[in-house]
Amino acid sequence: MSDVLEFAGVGVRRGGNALLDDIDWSVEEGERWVVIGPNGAGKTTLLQIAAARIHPTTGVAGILGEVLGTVDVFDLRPRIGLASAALAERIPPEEVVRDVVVTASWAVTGRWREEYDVMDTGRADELLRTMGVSQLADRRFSTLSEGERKRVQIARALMTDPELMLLDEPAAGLDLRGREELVGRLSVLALDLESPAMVLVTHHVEEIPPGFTDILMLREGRIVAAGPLEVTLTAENLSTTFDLPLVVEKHGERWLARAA
Ligand SMILES: Nc1ncnc2c1ncn2[C@@H]1O[C@H](COP(=O)(O)OP(=O)(O)OP(=O)(O)O)[C@@H](O)[C@H]1O
Repeated sequence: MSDVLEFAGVGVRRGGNALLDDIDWSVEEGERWVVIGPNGAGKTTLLQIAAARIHPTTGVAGILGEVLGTVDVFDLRPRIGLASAALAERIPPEEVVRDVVVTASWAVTGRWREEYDVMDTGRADELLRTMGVSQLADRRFSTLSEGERKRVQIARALMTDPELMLLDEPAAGLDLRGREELVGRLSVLALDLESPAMVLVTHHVEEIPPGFTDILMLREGRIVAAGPLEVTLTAENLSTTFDLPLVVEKHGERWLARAA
């Protein structure tokens, strides 16, 4: 299995409810996927499987050439960069920003961490620079604005040089300027051939960064449509996904949607 993600008939059930049902999905190297859908559609659940944080109830989830359930997830997780609100909530408020980034690698290197300290700190600083927040390296995480926190989380997710990058609603809670700056940064990452495969969860087509290639549209735990953005992100598919008549437009490299 050489795909980054290869899901076949994946389902997740909790308390008699199907959170995900019969998901067939494949993500190849170099692809950048958007996962879109309304509240409760199952997006975060899907990402949790891709992050090897939960197992499917049914079906087979292939991740980075391994089959979930037959592999030690502690070997798999360091190969995956994850930025999510749930993860951010676990960051101690007193933690200094540079450490928020660098500890992603300590989790991987474990007992070797003393030897890797200088290299790790250098890489953390470089990633903070890439995300445009190097001036915040010595600040406490709790003192950052929401937009600054999001960028630090993305730097952290990149710290281990992952083969797969998962971003759960990276623009949620940002003001217009913050959103646009983040979309710009993510676009630079998406267009960089050296970047890992990426999956970005969002509610809004306006948040799709240029350079993203494909879209998975989810509703009530099932796939409405999946494939290349240009042909899949249609008014019809988006209307079905959100159960509302919608108009979709593309302006330059950006997408817009509104009620029909
Ligand atoms: N442990 C659980 N037990 C029962 N239901 C659950 C559990 N976890 C999630 N759900 C339900 O599963 C559905 C999908 O949740 P999920 O968080 O994956 O959706 P989402 O698309 O990410 O939603 P949002 O856009 O609101 O973040 C929701 O209706 C949620 O209430």
